[in-house]
Amino acid sequence: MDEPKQLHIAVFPWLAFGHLIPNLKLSILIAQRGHKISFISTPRNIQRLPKIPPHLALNINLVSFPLPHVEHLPPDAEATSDLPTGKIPYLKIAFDGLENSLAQFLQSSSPDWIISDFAPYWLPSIAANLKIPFAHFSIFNAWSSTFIRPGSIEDQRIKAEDFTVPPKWVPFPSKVAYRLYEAKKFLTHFEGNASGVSDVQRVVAIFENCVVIAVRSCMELEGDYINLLGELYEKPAVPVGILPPSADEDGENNDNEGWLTIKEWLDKQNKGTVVYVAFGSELTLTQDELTELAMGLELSGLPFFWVMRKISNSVEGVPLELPEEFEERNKGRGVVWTSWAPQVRIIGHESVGGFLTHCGFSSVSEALAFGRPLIMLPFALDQGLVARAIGEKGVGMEVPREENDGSYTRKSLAESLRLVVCYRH
Ligand SMILES: O=c1ccn([C@@H]2O[C@H](COP(=O)(O)OP(=O)(O)O[C@H]3O[C@H](CO)[C@@H](O)[C@H](O)[C@H]3O)[C@@H](O)[C@H]2O)c(=O)[nH]1
Repeated sequence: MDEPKQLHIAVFPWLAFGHLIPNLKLSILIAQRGHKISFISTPRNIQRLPKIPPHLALNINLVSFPLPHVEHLPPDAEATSDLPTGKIPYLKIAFDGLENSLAQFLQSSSPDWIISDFAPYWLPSIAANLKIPFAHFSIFNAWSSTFIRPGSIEDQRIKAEDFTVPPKWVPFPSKVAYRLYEAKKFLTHFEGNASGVSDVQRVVAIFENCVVIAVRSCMELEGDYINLLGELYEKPAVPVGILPPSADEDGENNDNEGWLTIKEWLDKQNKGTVVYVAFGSELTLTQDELTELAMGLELSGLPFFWVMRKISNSVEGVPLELPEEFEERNKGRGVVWTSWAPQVRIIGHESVGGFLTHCGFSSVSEALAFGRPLIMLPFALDQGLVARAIGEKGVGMEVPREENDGSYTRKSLAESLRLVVCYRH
């Protein structure tokens, strides 16, 4: 039999580690099959990526495009994790400024395929001009992608209430839906932002114009929704697997020193007792949310490891405060970690008994890969839907929230944590 042709594939992820890491993982899997990858990002992001296995280094070419200068964007900000949430639209402006660099690269290197993320709404016309087919790698699950109906962005009649029931535009096979306070937030992604193009416009442009949708998911988890996604956009929707991480693939350069300090603390805790708390790479809390979270952890009486990103611990530049003497009171029992954490290695440690998560899909899949139960506190984007769908599967429970504004209390948080972590003992 003939050897299959070696393909050259350009992979172009959005500038967020929740996207860069799974795109690199997919690139590694494709390279393992003998194909050649050009993985395109910015200089600082490339430096912070997990290491590529040495035997694949020749097959994966890391291509750096410096971001153009954009007003309001700090010069070293190249990923959403470098910014408070309110500044992310400026990162999108800088990202859109890569259009010419990407077009030139594609023209000169003529890849056989492009794998693109949701953000470059301008890519379809470049790909069409150069006659290069492009696939969309959706790191969002199919539950949430089927919620965005093609054409819904032009529909002025769309209301938050429409998202609180399973969508009417597809035969949605479950009761998974947003709560009203989540739906109101979700609708803001239909509105414009400083980048001039809403997130939904970006997603839909990519879904509508790609040749194939590759979903980071599997049929066992959401087969009906993956099929629905294909029907909705009238093209193949292919699950490529959840792409569970291995413990040495946690991004930001595998900071070993940090890990050794963390491991020393985790090693001292009893098996299955620690609550790992982390809300992904881009979420910003309000002061009330932060206070109730801190006090809930304290009230639970459980050991905790809390990744509290300093950068997002501020709303529009106003720093948030931990409750007075919180760290002193919880010394020894809890750790507040303010830099990038080696999440996958932490979740994999046997002392972790539960993961308090915002339900970013990477965090959820990492927890599932290590069999850690989830205590779910979704905030934005797809997170409410992920929480509901995971709740249906019975591997996590949601922290109860006020129905009208979505607020939560220290008491409800502490009770949920104890219910999940202590139930296992
Ligand atoms: O200190 C940190 C912080 C994050 N991570 C990693 O960064 C990723 C974070 O991804 P995710 O859990 O999905 O959260 P977000 O960064 O919030 O991801 C965005 O993208 C997700 C799709 O993956 C959506 O589900 C979320 O709603 C959206 O906020 C995970 O791999 C984490 O392991 C670390 O390793 N260390």
